[in-house]
Order: sequence, then structure tokens, then C-alpha cells
Amino acid sequence: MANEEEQKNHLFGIKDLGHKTLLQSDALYQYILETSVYPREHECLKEIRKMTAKHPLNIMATPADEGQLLSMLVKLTNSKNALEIGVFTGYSLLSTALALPPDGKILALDVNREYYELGLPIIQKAGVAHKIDFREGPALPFLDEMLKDENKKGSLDFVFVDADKDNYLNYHKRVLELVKIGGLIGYDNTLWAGSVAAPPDAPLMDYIKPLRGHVMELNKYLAQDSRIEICQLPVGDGITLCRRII
Ligand SMILES: C[S@@+](CC[C@H](N)C(=O)[O-])C[C@H]1O[C@@H](n2cnc3c(N)ncnc32)[C@H](O)[C@@H]1O
Repeated sequence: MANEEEQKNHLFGIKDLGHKTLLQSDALYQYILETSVYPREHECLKEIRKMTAKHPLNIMATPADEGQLLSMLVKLTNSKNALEIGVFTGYSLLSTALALPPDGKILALDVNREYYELGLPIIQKAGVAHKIDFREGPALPFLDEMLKDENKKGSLDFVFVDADKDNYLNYHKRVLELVKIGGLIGYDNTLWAGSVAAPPDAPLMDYIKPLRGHVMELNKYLAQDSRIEICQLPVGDGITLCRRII
């Protein structure tokens, strides 16, 4: 029978992991979803989530707790002009669009319009399609075009990047010029299924392996970039929030 100190340590996961952590099990994650996320999830977000769950690439979808975080961040920052890179069927896009004020705008970039069109009827039903400017194509050249317009520099309040991980550093260089001082950028998947902390020779899934180095390089870069303040959260697959300070 464990003594009181051991029981306390076990409860908080300190004994097993050597540090404080909350998410010790899938059951705890389900608890968060069922207690704090799903009861407050907009009906149309539920609909996109359930429709996307049937898609063969459903692993790409932004999870509902992360959508809730994005919504909170958009509101806390009083964001009006947003950008999303990597739309898929639109869960994070709809979360953001719903959180923006009635005259808010979000530019949404994705190489694949077909994914977006799966969620579009639901976005229209939610009454926020007028806030969205969707553009099909690779994001980098689009950002380069935007940067040619001096008026676009510093024009964004909020950016969410959730696309090709090997381009995140390229996105960072550009997006940091497009976001205003005090604006927020969220980079998704910065824990990359936990692989960033795995030993170099650990067996990794095929889609994880080739991009792990890029995610680790991004994390190092963001940590030393004096133009931003950062906060890496273990929500979803890891999201690093960057606030532009200069
Ligand atoms: C992880 S999914 C995005 C998930 C989405 N945020 C959600 O809420 O479900 C990544 C998306 O990035 C898009 N993508 C990949 N490479 C891209 C690129 N170079 N430019 C723009 N979009 C890209 C893919 O088509 C895919 O829809």
C-alpha cells in the first residue's frame, strides 16, 4: 500500500514522469472534450468535425479543443484581419471565422479547393462565408505577392499556420512581416506526434519521419527569434504561439 506522499505523486504524475503533466491518458483527453469542449461547440463545427471524421485523411483535421483555443485567441486579441495557411475541410477556419467580429476577414490559403468545398456548405450555413476569402494554390508565392504591397505589411492581427511542415520557416519569414506588432501567429504540429523528443533512431511512422527535422529546426529557430515572444502549448499536436514584439 503506497504511503500518502507516493499516492499524491502518482496522482499528479510526478513520480512516473519527473515533472508535472496533466494529460496522462486518453481518458483524461476524452474528459476535456466531453466536459469543456463538445458542450460548447457550435452546431456547424460539430457538423464539420463529424463529416471530416469519415474522410480518409481525417488525421489532418484540427481537433475540437484546439479549435476552441483558436477561437479564444482571436477574441482575446480583438483580431479583425486573419490569415490561415492550410484549410483542409475547414474546422479551424470556421472556428476562427465564427470568432471574428461581423466585419472581420480571414484570408484562407490551401493547395486543394476540393477539401475546402467539402466544408463550405456547412460554413455557409453557419453564416460566416462572407468573412472568408479562400484562395487555391501554394501559400508561399501568394505570401510573396502580398509582401509586394506595402499596405499589407503589418496588416494582420492573427495567423494560423497548419500546412506543409517543411515550409514553416519560409512561412515564418514572410508572415512575421505581414502580422502587426502585437499580433499573434500560431504554428501547428510543433510537437509532431511527440517525435521531436524521440531518440534519433526511434522507429517513427512514415509520414512523421521526413518532417521531424524540419519541425525541430522550426522550434529552435522560434526559441531564439528576438522579434517574437513565444509559448509552446501541448494542445492538439502542439501549437506554438508567437507574439510579434518588434
Ligand atoms: C493539416 S491540414 C489543415 C487542417 C485544417 N487546419 C483543419 O482545421 O482541419 C493541411 C492542409 O495544408 C494544405 N497544404 C499543403 N501544402 C500546402 C501549401 N504549400 N500551400 C497551401 N496549403 C497547403 C493541404 O492541402 C491540407 O489541406
